[in-house]
Amino acid sequence: SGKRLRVLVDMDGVIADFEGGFLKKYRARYPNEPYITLEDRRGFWVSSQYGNLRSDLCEKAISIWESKDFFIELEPLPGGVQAVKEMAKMENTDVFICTSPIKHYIHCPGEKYAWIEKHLGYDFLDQIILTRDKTVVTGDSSVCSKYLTVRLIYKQPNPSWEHILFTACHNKHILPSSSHRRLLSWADDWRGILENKRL
Ligand SMILES: Cc1cn([C@H]2C=C[C@@H](COP(=O)(O)O)O2)c(=O)[nH]c1=O
Repeated sequence: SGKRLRVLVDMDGVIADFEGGFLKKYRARYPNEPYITLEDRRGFWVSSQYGNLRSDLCEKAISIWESKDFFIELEPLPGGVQAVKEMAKMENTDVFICTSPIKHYIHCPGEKYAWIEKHLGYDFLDQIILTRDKTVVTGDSSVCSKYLTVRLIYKQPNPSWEHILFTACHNKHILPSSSHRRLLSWADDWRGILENKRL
């Protein structure tokens, strides 16, 4: 047991397969254009890496996740839904899905809500936080795949939560500082990390 924990779990790249869903739909829509394999992905921003490959590919990449059904059709990442359901049932533990919507708001927010109802159930709709700046959200742990130098990107340089880097194709080569916890996948010891936090 121990103290009450609030865990913020990201969506894209943590419980929903943004990268895999993107590559599949990009190749289907632009079959003759160059693409970047998941193994070759580097850096959080897909749009930047595609733009570096060829300048017009940046907006082609963006057009994929701005399209209808992109977010709702993302496959769950292995073990993510199960882990979140289990986490939410733990005593003294609150779980929120803390995710950043894109600014093209026609499809994304609604489809993120629909995805959560579809995979986590109707009651989980109470646990959704949409924000472009996660440092404004109070929590103990934040499981997110974006390797962020918080000071540079967000308003609040010292977020309340400890960032737990969730391994994704684009960040697995980063050697974060020894103090920066990393979850290799949902098969990794996420329970141990939370219990350690509770002490
Ligand atoms: C990879 C990538 C993602 N996005 C948008 C799409 C979904 C959100 C996910 O942000 P997160 O919640 O993972 O911090 O960022 C972009 O806007 N550009 C990109 O290159």
